[in-house]
Amino acid sequence: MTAPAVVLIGPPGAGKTTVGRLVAEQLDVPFTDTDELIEAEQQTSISDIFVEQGEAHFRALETDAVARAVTGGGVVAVGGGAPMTPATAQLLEPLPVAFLSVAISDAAGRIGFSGARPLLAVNPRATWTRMMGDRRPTYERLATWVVETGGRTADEVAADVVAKLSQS
Ligand SMILES: Nc1ncnc2c1ncn2[C@@H]1O[C@H](COP(=O)(O)OP(=O)(O)O)[C@@H](O)[C@H]1O
Ligand SMILES: O=C(O)C1=C[C@@H](OP(=O)(O)O)[C@@H](O)[C@H](O)C1
Ligand SMILES: [Mg+2]
Repeated sequence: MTAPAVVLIGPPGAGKTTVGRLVAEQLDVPFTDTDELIEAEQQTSISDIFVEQGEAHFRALETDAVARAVTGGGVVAVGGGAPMTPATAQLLEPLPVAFLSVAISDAAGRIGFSGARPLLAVNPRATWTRMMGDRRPTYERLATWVVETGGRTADEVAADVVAKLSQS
């Protein structure tokens, strides 16, 4: 097992998938997004897994995907809800973790709350805000670094993550 360079956590729209890919490119290490891993392995979309098999099944797949992804030594982006599953949080606790922080105004502008994120399909702004309230303490507890993403491009956020890693 090789520890990951960094694991990115944070709410939907924080930029985990986008920034994670950029950080991995800069470090020249592999990138794994656990949602992409699940979709590739299950041969279906996250939305369809939620609809057809339910969130509990998705969370079990996610815990398994995170467990495998963090052994690969590269950069790992997880889904926004991953740290809320206790077994997944336990996997993340000893690892270098960057919490990408974002306000609702920026997140809404970035993701437009389309159907790709099933938990945000109904009343997205209120749901996002409630989710963030529930999740923020867990994100902060697991974070080695908190990286503010508001008003910054994904490239700027990625450069900040790389700088934080190089200083540690
Ligand atoms: N810092 C940023 N500024 C503007 N747009 C961004 C930024 N980071 C990501 N995005 C865009 O926001 C959308 C959601 O990003 P994504 O990486 O999927 O977020 P997450 O994985 O955290 O839900 C994408 O269209 C992406 O290009
Ligand atoms: O917040 C959540 O619970 C989820 C976030 C999504 O990932 P992103 O945070 O990358 O959008 C995806 O894992 C799934 O739709 C559930
Ligand atoms: Mg993502």
